[in-house]
Amino acid sequence: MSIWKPEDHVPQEIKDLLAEEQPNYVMAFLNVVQLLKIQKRTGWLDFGINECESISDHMYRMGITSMMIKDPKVNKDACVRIALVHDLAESLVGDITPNDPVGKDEKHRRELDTINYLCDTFIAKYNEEAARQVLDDWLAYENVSTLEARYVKDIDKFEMLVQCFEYEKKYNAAKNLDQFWSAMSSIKTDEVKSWADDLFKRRTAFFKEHAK
Ligand SMILES: Nc1nc2c(ncn2[C@H]2C[C@H](O)[C@@H](COP(=O)(O)O)O2)c(=O)[nH]1
Ligand SMILES: [Mn+2]
Repeated sequence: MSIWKPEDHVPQEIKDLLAEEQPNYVMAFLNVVQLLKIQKRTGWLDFGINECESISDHMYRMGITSMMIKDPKVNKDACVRIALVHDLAESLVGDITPNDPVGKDEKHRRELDTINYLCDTFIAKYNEEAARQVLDDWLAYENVSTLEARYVKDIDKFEMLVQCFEYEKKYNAAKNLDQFWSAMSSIKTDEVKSWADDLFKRRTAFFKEHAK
């Protein structure tokens, strides 16, 4: 079986743009980013929530959430940047859930190859500094190597749980999305934990109400 490669998953239309005499790398890269706008989040599709958010919807709200952080030790602008690039590789890799047979190591390999490919083939061709910044921010998230990355990791889970509760309310408690709530234990920072604890209390009250 051939090894998964990012270049094999670039739409032909975008490949054609790159093959032009004077490619418009900004436009070609935005055509790649569009794939995040049109790909829905797999976790919700797995539960029959077909009119669900896209990958970029998720990253956008994480960026907004990052702006809310109160902790004065945190560089919020860096958090916003990390939020906006952390799932960028999913444009070509797709949105792989923790239950997917692909597995953690292969998912990481595909995403690392893809972020390097996107930075080298698109971003750096127009702005090398921007490519360096995107890669640095993506690697910080992947390795949780900074306080800002720690916060964005937490916000990734918190934003998903806010969305989960929104769907549970939308479907009037008819969808059992319990398995997503195991993500509560992955939230480590006190500030995001306080947001998540309140959210969970509200969710618990909602289901108690609906059990009557
Ligand atoms: N079925 C489940 N899917 C889950 C769970 N936790 C996360 N997910 C989904 C959410 C996304 O679609 C995808 C990965 O999200 P990232 O933001 O981490 O790329 O996996 C779960 O418990 N069950
Ligand atoms: Mn994410």
